[in-house]
Amino acid sequence: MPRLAIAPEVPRDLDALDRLLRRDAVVALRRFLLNTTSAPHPERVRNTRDARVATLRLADRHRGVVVRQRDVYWMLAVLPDADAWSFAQRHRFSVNSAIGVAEIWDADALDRVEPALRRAAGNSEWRLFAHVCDTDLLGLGVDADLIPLLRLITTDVALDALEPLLPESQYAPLAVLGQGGSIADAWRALDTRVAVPAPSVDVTDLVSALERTPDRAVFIPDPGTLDRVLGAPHWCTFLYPTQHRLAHQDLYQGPVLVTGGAGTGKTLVALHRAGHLAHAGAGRVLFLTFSQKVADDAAAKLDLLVDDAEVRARIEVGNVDRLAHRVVAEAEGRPPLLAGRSDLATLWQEASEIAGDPHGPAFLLREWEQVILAQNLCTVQEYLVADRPGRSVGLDEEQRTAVWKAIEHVTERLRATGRRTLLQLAAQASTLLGRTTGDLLGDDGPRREPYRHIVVDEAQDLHPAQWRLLRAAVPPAANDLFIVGDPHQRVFDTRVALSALGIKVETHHLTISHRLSHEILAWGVRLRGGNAADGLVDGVVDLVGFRSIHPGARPAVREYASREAELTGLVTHVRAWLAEGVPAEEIAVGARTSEYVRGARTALGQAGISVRVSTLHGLKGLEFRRVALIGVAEGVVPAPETLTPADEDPTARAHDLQRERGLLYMACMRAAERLYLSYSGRASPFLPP
Ligand SMILES: Nc1ncnc2c1ncn2[C@@H]1O[C@H](COP(=O)(O)OP(=O)(O)OP(=O)(O)O)[C@@H](O)[C@H]1O
Repeated sequence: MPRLAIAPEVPRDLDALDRLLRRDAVVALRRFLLNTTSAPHPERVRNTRDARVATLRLADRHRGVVVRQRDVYWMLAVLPDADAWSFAQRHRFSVNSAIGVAEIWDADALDRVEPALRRAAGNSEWRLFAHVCDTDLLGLGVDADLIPLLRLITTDVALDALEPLLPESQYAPLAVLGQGGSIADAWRALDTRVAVPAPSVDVTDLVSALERTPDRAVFIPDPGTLDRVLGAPHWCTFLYPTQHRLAHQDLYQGPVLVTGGAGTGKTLVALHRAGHLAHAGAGRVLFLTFSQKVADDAAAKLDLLVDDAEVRARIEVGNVDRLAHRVVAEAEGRPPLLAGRSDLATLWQEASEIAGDPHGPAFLLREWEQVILAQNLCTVQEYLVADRPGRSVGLDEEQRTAVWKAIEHVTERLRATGRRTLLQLAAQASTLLGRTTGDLLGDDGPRREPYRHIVVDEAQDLHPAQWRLLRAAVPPAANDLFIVGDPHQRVFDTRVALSALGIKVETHHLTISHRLSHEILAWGVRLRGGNAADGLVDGVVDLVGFRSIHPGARPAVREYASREAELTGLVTHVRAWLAEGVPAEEIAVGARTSEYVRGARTALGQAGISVRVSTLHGLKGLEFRRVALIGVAEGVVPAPETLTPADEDPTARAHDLQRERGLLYMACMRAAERLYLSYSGRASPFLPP
């Protein structure tokens, strides 16, 4: 029985065919898998560079190009006859001797480039790789046939020009060496191409290499899998090597944290991890994300990713507030009541009157959330001796006692009315679980931790009380917590290192954005200021190495004379996008204030345009082809009412500004293809010049 593996181009090639041709090609592939008498058979192609290459006739004047080893056929493309033959003749295939992945070479193009490199080198004595000997190059898996060509290269520009012609596992270490990096640096770059580590490499064994190259080959055991792979989006089947390795590693000894910039695939890795754990079947998996909207999105993606209903049923998707709510409701036998926004505002106002100057409502709320709830301080004695990280205004004993009393007023009033805030609920839920939990994995009877694995997306915004809840909801054991997040996109005031909460993580980092174009990414990094960000990790995460691999249009920033003109400009832009054929659900409009949001909704509604319009916060965790942000003006972004006065607490103000900047950055980073920003009056001080 032949075995089929397909490259990511095959579903795309099939989708590009007309309907009947595609249908015939898929039928032929099914026959091939089932080895029926009418199945297409491999036909040799004359003058190939690789004797293993053949074609399969799949439909009228269309063929699949395959590389055959033993019973395995690796299909690379489905093309019209002439193109398929030419593809078969141009390419050769190898196994990387260092990391054992399969490589595809456009050998024809490399042959053609050689004279140009020779000419460019001219009489120059200088060679880019003069400092690296052949043995080191071979040790890094560089193909022996490539080395003579490399010896002609004089500049990194010439090396860059070769990039599209080289397998990534070849180019990655060479790019590092070309920039003067060490052999160790080159190894690190090569390591990003490893999805499945190879204990030893047999360069003649292409089949094993394909099993280690999941971004280039997926094995199709039966027609059912064929239909699923052909119908699913690319990310369901073909993770990039680092993404694959992180998601599919069988055993992590304890919690894992994956950080990475916007669009590096953290959510996809987290989804695949949840699927992997559910397949392993050791117990229930909770996939947690930020809001219900994002959770619904994640649930829909999991439905696509995990086709076995029994396995899918092991994964619950939700957000941390819902979890807290449920735990408390179960314990108390009825749903807890939540404190309303305006009640809270009144209570904090009353509290500030009790505390007296200079401790206004915002100061007290911060003190409660960031010091008292963050450290789970339950008595004034604990508070009197507690550290107050991130709070630059010192409080002596007398002031702390007054602040405690004022805050107690709020908590007492809430208690008296039977109401709680979401953070209180999280704190209470973790206490409830903590009381009843033990070792789920032990033999001594069932325990109360509701889950065996928790996967957390958008982790940068979780509060310590919520982390404590998560820690209590899963037993400390291998594969317990898998956490992904980006501290640069934090939009709330939670800057806690996981280690400070007793969650010791093994950390990994993703650097390549698959969503953003070069232009949007580079502009966004300038907006963010390129500074390192704290939170989640010990120390800081920086943006070094954060890069995109596809070009696009520069973000457009437009100034208008008035708000009305700005809204007219918005309508014109969105209408033009729709006219270009961008589906309405791929367009989002965002603004910092609900007033701007209402204005945009009305203006677009009157123009008969229905696209998503939300606050900047509402865009968190989502992705769109086109994003328009309006009201990016001074006095609006940053929102003045959210900033602590500098004379009250300069550190808190700096944090507020950073949070507001992070919010605008996060919103900009939702745009895969086009980003448009507008303002009237003066531009937001965050916009790069
Ligand atoms: N393996 C992949 N195959 C196809 N597309 C991918 C892959 N990895 C990432 N992408 C693209 O990049 C986008 C971003 O992925 P994802 O949402 O997982 O990133 P993220 O790191 O969670 O982003 P953010 O932090 O900005 O929310 C995906 O929607 C997809 O378009």
